[in-house]
Amino acid sequence: MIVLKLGGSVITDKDRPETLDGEALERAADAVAAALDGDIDDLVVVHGGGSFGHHNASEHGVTTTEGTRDAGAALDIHGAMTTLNRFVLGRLLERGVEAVPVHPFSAAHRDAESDLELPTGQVATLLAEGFVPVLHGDLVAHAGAGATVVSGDELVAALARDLEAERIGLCSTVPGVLDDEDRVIDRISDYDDVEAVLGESEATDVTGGMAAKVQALLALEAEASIFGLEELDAFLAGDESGTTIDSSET
Ligand SMILES: Nc1ncnc2c1ncn2[C@@H]1O[C@H](COP(=O)(O)OP(=O)(O)OP(=O)(O)O)[C@@H](O)[C@H]1O
Ligand SMILES: C=C(C)CCOP(=O)(O)O
Repeated sequence: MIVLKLGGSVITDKDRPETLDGEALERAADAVAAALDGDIDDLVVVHGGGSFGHHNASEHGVTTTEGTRDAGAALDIHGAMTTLNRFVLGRLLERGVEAVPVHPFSAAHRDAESDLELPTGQVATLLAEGFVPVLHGDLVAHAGAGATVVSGDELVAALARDLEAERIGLCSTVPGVLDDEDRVIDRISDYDDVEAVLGESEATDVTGGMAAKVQALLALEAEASIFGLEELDAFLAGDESGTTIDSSET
């Protein structure tokens, strides 16, 4: 089973509110459809927000830790994400992919310790029945805080852990994690080794950019890869792509 995140920064124009990067989304959908026509059977897709969730969340002052109890704000943020989800589903369906939505706001929550609880029974059943579940960064109920943002990266980690994913890929707008001379770092096994070069996203982003991504992936037992759109086909074909995050080496 593969868990693939399509970064919001890839499939949208992150600098212009609620604007798709249509070409990039089509290219990603082509790669997913081709992989499913080939050797891959079980694929869970997660997508991020890019210009569809981060702007709304930022306007309402909502992050992964700062919540809201305003239903209007919640619907604004969740609505932006479901709008993007419809676009992603549409592009996949056009290519014959049996893609269906799973909206985390209706399924997941954070407990009083802020730990994410994501039920995965419906995802596992959808996979077994031949569907491609498509989740997305969203809002989730958060005990003691109202509703907070859950990033696609957190969802990837939770899904990979629960469903024992064999491969985990994060397709982002960069070709991998870059060092201080903008070269792709091949392998990361210790956060301290790379902390100095990890930053926030350059665009409006309420979920922590590359630093949060690397942290979420290092917490997993399985290896994960961060790579650019050019390498999506190669990743889906089983090649090592971009930066490999592997905590088992420590
Ligand atoms: N060392 C680094 N290497 C690569 N990118 C970095 C680094 N430090 C910070 N970044 C930033 O992280 C961004 C990628 O994180 P971002 O959260 O925007 O990606 P995404 O997951 O594709 O998008 P989204 O969060 O909208 O789903 C890059 O575009 C870059 O601006
Ligand atoms: C901003 C919202 C609602 C979701 C963010 O998900 P991400 O782009 O994966 O960090």
